[in-house]
Amino acid sequence: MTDSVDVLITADRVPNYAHPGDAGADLHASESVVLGPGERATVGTGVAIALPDGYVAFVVPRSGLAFKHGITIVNAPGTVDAGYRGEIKVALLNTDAREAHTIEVGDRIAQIVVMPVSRARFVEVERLPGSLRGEAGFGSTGFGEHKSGVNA
Ligand SMILES: O=c1ccn([C@H]2C[C@H](O)[C@@H](COP(=O)(O)OP(=O)(O)OP(=O)(O)O)O2)c(=O)[nH]1
Ligand SMILES: [Mg+2]
Repeated sequence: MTDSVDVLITADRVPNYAHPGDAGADLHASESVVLGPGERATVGTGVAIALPDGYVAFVVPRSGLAFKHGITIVNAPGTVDAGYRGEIKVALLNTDAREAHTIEVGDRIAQIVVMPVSRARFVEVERLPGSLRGEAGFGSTGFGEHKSGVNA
């Protein structure tokens, strides 16, 4: 990864990038919780950050927990605003219909991705400029193999 940015942090455990080039740094649970089938719970991480202006941190699921145990994040991706100084929390959801899942203190429950972000100036106009897609959306290109388009 070529770029880096300083993010001030207070933490029980500082999030860790597992490999060079990883986009996500793992967040650890600061409390234990049992997630029954279909249950959700808000879990602390013991982490608070001060992002520089012009940055956002997204709280996103870990693929391993999702693939192996059906654990995801209700509001994925969670948005941490640059001005937020509270503890980052993770709204975990056990999507499995049969198996409970136990989160222990220290378990890696999610990851944060820090990104630059633009603030939009919303410029009101009478009519939007035309585009090739126009108003087509919501599956307008179909669901099978897609053969038309600029890369066809
Ligand atoms: O997964 C998340 C998502 C958000 N937050 C914190 C940081 C964020 O800055 C704040 C507010 O989040 P958001 O704006 O998504 O929630 P809201 O429901 O709009 O709350 P608010 O009215 O406080 O903006 O909550 C977390 O700790 N974890
Ligand atoms: Mg908000």
